[in-house]
Amino acid sequence: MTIWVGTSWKMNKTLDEARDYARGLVAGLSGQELGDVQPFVIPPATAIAAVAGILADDSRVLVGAQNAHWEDAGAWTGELSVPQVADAGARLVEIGHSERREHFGETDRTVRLKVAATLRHGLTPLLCIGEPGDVKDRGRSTPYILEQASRALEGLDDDQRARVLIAYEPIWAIGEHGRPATVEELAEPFAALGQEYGGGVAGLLYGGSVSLDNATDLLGIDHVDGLFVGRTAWELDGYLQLLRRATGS
Ligand SMILES: O=C(CO)COP(=O)(O)O
Repeated sequence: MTIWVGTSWKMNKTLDEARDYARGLVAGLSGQELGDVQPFVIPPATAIAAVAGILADDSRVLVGAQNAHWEDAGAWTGELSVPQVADAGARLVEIGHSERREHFGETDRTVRLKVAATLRHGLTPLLCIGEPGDVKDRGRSTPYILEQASRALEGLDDDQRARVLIAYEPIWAIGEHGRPATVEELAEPFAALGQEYGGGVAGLLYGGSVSLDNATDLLGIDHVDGLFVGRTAWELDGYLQLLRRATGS
């Protein structure tokens, strides 16, 4: 079974920094046995092509985009389409991250359209779901995320679903003000996701304050097929160390 370990750089890194990271990653992985671990890197759009060009030297690392529009082309100022990010070298498209839902008007409807567009063009959607802290406080995390996932995947057939990655990223666990979810807190949501989607999608990932301290424990949770990482992997050494944790090397 594939273990996905990837990072989104969010709105970080110049082209030079992105190239340095990508070159370092190729060098750092050279000769390293990855086993079932599938690395992926999601740079800002400005760096997708450069990073994909460098990582082509290690074809084991997938490159993604942090967002893409649902239409293929047209009058959508400031947006990028799935064919455009694919043209730049992206093979994954991250969709519905909570930062996009909160700040950029991403809704269940636009998320669903983007998942469908990504599949239509043969790329892998990385669908992000996650509940705010007040929903967790009311004990409603699991129904909330199941509803989000079901709305995003509405209308897909089994073959299409099988190509989707789902990342559960509780909003209260993400970023510098977030607190990492504990293994105990994640057991129930992942049991529910596993029951609903386990085996039916490409993988179920956890994201939110993943660190070198908690990565191994998080990967040990039932139905967790991988980790989606921000800050800990923005420095290359952190990402390489996470990959080593995942491969057990
Ligand atoms: O949002 C995330 C990945 O998409 C997680 O970010 P952090 O790992 O920095 O909490």
